[in-house]
Amino acid sequence: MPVDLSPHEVAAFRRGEAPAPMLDLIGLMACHAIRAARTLGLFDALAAGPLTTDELAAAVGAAPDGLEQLLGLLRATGYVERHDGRHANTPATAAWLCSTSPVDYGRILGLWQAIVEEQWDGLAAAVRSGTPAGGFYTWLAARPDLSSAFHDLQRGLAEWLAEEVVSRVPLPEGSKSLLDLGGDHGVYAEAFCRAYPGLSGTIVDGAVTERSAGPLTWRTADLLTADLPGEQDVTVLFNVLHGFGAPDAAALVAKAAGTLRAGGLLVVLESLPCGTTADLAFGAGFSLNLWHTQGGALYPAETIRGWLEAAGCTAGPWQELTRSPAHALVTATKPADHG
Ligand SMILES: C[S@@+](CC[C@H](N)C(=O)[O-])C[C@H]1O[C@@H](n2cnc3c(N)ncnc32)[C@H](O)[C@@H]1O
Repeated sequence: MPVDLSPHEVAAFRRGEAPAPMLDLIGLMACHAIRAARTLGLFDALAAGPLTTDELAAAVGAAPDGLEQLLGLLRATGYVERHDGRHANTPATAAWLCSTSPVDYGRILGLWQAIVEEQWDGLAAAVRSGTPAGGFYTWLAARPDLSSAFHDLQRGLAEWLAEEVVSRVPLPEGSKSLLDLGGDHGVYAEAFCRAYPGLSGTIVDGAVTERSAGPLTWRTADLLTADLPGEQDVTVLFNVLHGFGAPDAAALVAKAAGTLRAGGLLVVLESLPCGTTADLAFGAGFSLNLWHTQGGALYPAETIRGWLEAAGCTAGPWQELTRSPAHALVTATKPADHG
């Protein structure tokens, strides 16, 4: 957690009287301290109750002097606290950094640390030339632990959002077929199939194993070059467009529209650059990462609407999700007389 600055300190940083990059340096140090703490099992050891340094050292198998230093930084950055000589997790740590936390943000932090440390190498050259490094999914596939963290993150987010997404997207009556482009885990397709008995889902994704389970079938293919099935009642593009450069994203929307029967629905779910100050700052970093590692970006809502309309669809209003205001969806209909 960022250090808790007094208004006087914030003003000094803002006026340039204190070096603002020092705050980012502290954040960088904190990231590494969290990684070390998690490798040691420190937060999980404290989850059972407050411990002295010696007790904690024995519990995690560490030398007390180094541990004391690590605890010093974790305390300064808001991850542990000390009362009467005993260390305890702060509420933020209990909520996000223990293996029993509802969301294990430490795993997400580890994934992002690796992305930034390895994939952002060459950022200046890419910005200078205007040519992103790309290769994100190849890089990811070669790192099984990070790949699991990435796909588990997608799955976890989908499990959190699927119920709301299904409730916001009424399917045409009698819908039988749903195509989930870049659908990975298939959680959204599964949620739609549960809500609409008689519906079957096909998930097309470059990083899946081909298989079938109940009403779902997974196909491995590149979205840009694959022959996709046609006459679909519903086709969804969830968190996919941001991974493509604008011309390819627009072409993918047109290709997705081409999979629909007349009157079918095309649904897009995306992160939009909006939300709290923290959401906006993260979104800016996420978008830079998308550009550099995939040639993509977080696109404005109106840009995506333009692609839907250029593909001959009639788009409804964007709906911001209550569960995650940084995500929004738009539903577009392929007119009965189109194509
Ligand atoms: C950010 S994930 C989103 C997964 C899922 N739709 C969701 O919302 O949870 C993007 C997915 O698109 C897939 N993908 C990206 N580029 C692709 C391509 N060119 N062809 C096929 N799949 C691709 C990735 O493998 C990944 O599973």
